[in-house]
Amino acid sequence: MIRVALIGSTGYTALEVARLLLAHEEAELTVATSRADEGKPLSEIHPSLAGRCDIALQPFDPAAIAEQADVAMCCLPHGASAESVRDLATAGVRVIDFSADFRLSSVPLYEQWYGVTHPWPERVGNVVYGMPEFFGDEIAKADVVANPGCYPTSAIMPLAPLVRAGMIQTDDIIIDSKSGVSGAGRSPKLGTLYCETNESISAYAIASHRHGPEMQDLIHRIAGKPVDVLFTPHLTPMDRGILSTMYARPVLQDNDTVQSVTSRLMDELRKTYRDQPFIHVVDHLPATKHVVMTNHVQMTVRVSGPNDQPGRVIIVCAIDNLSKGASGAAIQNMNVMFGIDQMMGL
Ligand SMILES: NC(=O)C1=CN([C@@H]2O[C@H](COP(=O)(O)OP(=O)(O)OC[C@H]3O[C@@H](n4cnc5c(N)ncnc54)[C@H](OP(=O)(O)O)[C@@H]3O)[C@@H](O)[C@H]2O)C=CC1
Ligand SMILES: CC(=O)N[C@@H](CCC(=O)OP(=O)(O)O)C(=O)O
Repeated sequence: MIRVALIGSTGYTALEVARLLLAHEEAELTVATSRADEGKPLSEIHPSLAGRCDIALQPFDPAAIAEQADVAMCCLPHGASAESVRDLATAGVRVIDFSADFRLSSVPLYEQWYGVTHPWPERVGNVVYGMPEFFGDEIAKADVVANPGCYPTSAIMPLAPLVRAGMIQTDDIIIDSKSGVSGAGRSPKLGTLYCETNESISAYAIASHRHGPEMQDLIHRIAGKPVDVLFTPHLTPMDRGILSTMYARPVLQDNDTVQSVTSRLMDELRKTYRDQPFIHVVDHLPATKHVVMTNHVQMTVRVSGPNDQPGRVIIVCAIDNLSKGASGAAIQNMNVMFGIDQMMGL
């Protein structure tokens, strides 16, 4: 059995990892840490685990964790995570970091967007991005994996293959995303109170969300071309799920029609993800209801155009923020790191 430590186990992503591990045939939870709730059973913090996962919460002690676990899932906020990741990796534990602390390719880019000095700068740009669909071989060998951001997953998966194939223009990509409230985590905040979110949808962080640079950075790395994206996130009154609607201009060929562009882009996505069990290029319009509580991604393409003259490409992609956007992806990464079926437990 793969022994798993959960760091920051009182949050939402940690609960989702614990829930998924209950059904995993080759991995088990052996350690759960908390700063504030040391000594309590994990099931007291997450009552849905009662009678199924009652291990006692421990303080964060990398040397002790190294004795008890093969891999640590670090479910801490960005800024706070990097130091724990460094200490765990130094103690010999393989780490999957849920935060953004090792996702970007350079220290200046990280410090510009996260506003803190990185405690392990030599590893920034030197940690594999945990998207097995593109980086599986590196993940299999990695000591540290940077689990992808939730919004970036929904944007990178459809956009990167189309940019790589030269099928959409790179300078005018608009990403409009809606997230369930669990995306903001379990720590109480004014903006996620029931009366602030119920029966309401709101945009936030216009032209300034830290996931914009993550999307640009990763599409560049995967596609080999720089892109310019304009990203707007919205908070929606659902527990979980992300729907991203993306707009781009197609690179046209002679005599293109709406139908020919649509088919070419759908075929490219289908070819890219032919052997990827979690990624589905579908004919219908994806909805969060089609993917929540699963690690699956659904995407499709439409093309606008009066009189059959192709206008904008419109891409719709749905994921579960807590699953393929966080904990499901982490289990998939763990499976790849330990050489077992990537779908196990998912
Ligand atoms: N929610 C989502 O959909 C997604 C989240 N992520 C990322 O995953 C990570 C965890 O997210 P999520 O579970 O939602 O967050 P939560 O706020 O639900 O939980 C985070 C946990 O981290 C611990 N913690 C909080 N602050 C600190 C600190 N300063 N130092 C050490 N520990 C701290 C707390 O545990 P305690 O107080 O018990 O120590 C807390 O329970 C974050 O980096 C987030 O950005 C990524 C993708 C999607
Ligand atoms: C709805 C909501 O607030 N979502 C969070 C993003 C989710 C998240 O946890 O960010 P990472 O994927 O980078 O870890 C936000 O906008 O900051």
